Amino acid sequence: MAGVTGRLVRGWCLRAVRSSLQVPAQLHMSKTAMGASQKDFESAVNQMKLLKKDPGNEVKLKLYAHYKQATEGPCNTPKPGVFDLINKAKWDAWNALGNLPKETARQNYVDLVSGLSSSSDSSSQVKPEADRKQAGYETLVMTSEDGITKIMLNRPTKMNALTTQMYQEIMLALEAASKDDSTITVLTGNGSYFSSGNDLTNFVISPDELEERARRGAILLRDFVGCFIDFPKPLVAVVNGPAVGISVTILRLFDLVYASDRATFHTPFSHLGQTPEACSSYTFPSLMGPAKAAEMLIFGKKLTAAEACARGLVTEVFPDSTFQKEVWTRLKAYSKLPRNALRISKQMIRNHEKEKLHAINAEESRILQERWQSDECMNAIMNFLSRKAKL
Ligand SMILES: CCCC/C=C/CC(=O)SCCNC(=O)CCNC(=O)[C@H](O)C(C)(C)COP(=O)(O)OP(=O)(O)OC[C@H]1O[C@@H](n2cnc3c(N)ncnc32)[C@H](O)[C@@H]1OP(=O)(O)O
Repeated sequence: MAGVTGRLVRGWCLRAVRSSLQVPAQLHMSKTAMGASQKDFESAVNQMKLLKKDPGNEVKLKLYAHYKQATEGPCNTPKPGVFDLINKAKWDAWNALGNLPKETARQNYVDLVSGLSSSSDSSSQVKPEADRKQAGYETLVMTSEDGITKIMLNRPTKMNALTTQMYQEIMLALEAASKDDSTITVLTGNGSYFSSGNDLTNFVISPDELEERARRGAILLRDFVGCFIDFPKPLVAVVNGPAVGISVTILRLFDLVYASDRATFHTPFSHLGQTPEACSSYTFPSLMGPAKAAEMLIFGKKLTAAEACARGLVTEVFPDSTFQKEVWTRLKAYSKLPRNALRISKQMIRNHEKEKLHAINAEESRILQERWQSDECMNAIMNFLSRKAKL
């Protein structure tokens, strides 16, 4: 079962890349003065079709981008819509190559494929356990087993603070999980924290970049939260330790939230000159009442796991010493339930609110775009970075 799940997860993007890597019939067989010849390039394209092991999303995006650049030149097609995640990631990768010359792109493509072929030649010794891990994520560990796809935030030395790359990888991981044959998807953290929220070094930029970075940050935030609003299968948060900021507000978009009794829940938005996100300006008051929501979202009160459970944000709290064992036993049992029934029931519960949540998400992102450019926010970030402030 685990093997089938793994193959399907890997098949998702590999198919997409392969179909975009068909060799056009009109390719000429000319040799360039420097770098890879057209023939080398074509044979690399053919080699890709025979590749047995999924090289991972990041490499596939690089291959796609260099193939397009080598055959069509700089990206000049319209940018896909924000919810067309796969095509948008592909477009972004191609567009990022700017005016890279076709010859260089061709050479890079050949080099990439040759690196992959040599590593796949030696892959026959890979242990089955490692085989369950999905390649291609730098900031996450993604595994699929026993009907459960697990996405684990993997920056333990930075308390799993969320970088731009991490938001993007989580979106790709959710997209893959939504299409694989697992029953349940889980998000958890590696190390002592679930997540310390947005990585505050995302804000380390020069003043002339601020407006553009705030604009891009708002789009990223809207897309990221949108993936959770639309996620079609039961989604479970396994909150292994403290959670801060967006890693708290996003929890209301999960179907189950299991927390260790070591976890705390903290949204210090005002301290950072910021405002609520992930639809929490609507979901928290409706969940716990406006007064309790204000305590968290306006005044930054930190809750224990038991308090978060009493307010309905957490489904159940477990002693830290038995947390992993109890939670995974429970989830493995749930993952054996009929998959389609779970999925349809989830959608019945969530569909009523979807449109409203997307509108709130867009508005919260717009307001944050302004906040990120404020002196209040900049001063708070500088204080954190110069360690004058700790939460
Ligand atoms: C585009 C979408 C935007 C969405 C917006 C979301 C809003 C939010 O999420 S607001 C919340 C932002 N998070 C914070 O304000 C937390 C800041 N971190 C802390 O206050 C503390 O680090 C901590 C209380 C989480 C942990 O303190 P502790 O003493 O145990 O450990 P540290 O030594 O501070 O941390 C270890 C290491 O990790 C770095 N780090 C931790 N959290 C963050 C973070 N959020 N951003 C950047 N870096 C973080 C910390 O700097 C340390 O790094 P060094 O070892 O290199 O010093």
